[in-house]
Amino acid sequence: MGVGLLYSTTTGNTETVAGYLSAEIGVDAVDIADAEDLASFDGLIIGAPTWHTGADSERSGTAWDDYLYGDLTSADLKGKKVAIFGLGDQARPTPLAHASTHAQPPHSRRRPPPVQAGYGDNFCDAMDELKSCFEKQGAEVIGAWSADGYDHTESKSEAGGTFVGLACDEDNQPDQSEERVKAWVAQLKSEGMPL
Ligand SMILES: Cc1cc2nc3c(=O)[nH]c(=O)nc-3n(C[C@H](O)[C@H](O)[C@H](O)COP(=O)(O)O)c2cc1C
Repeated sequence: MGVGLLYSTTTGNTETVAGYLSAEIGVDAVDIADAEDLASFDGLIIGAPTWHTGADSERSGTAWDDYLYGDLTSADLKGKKVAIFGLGDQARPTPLAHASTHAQPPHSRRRPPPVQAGYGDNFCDAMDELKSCFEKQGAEVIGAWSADGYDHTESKSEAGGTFVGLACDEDNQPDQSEERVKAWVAQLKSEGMPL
């Protein structure tokens, strides 16, 4: 069956990167909600965004959440090579700009300034959840990717300066995704993904 390219998305960014991968490897990208038996593929490339900030499980906030704890648990993926890509937003939380323009009460009564959303403490956390769920089914996860060139603070998907897969950030580094995909695909070939 060749390699399966599977993803999920809420606002389209993971689909964009799946599109870069599809063009590079000549395989159609399929939404995990429409996917058939994963065990029939010779290898898998799977991608997810992170939406449930700080969550231990169901971090993606997409159809992956049901799939990981449903259909996947009965799939035999022993020895199958699986590579993971993730979409996230590495921006650090920043105090809202207007907070400092208001008159401040005496220091002892000041509240911390309101903080604008930023996900740099949980950058691409869903990749790590995909890894552990697929490994439970016997898969061999390949495609670890250096965290050089990113500006996040923390990620459950990173250890010792290396992500478990390809991290992409269409919010802050959209012009880097295509080049990252090309380099990652070359790496996957060298690590034995049957492409
Ligand atoms: C409410 C909300 C929560 C988010 N939580 C995280 C997060 O915890 N970690 C992260 O890296 N990105 C987080 N993001 C950013 C998205 O993951 C990012 O925009 C991603 O590209 C979305 O992919 P999609 O368009 O495929 O759904 C969050 C975005 C929103 C709006």
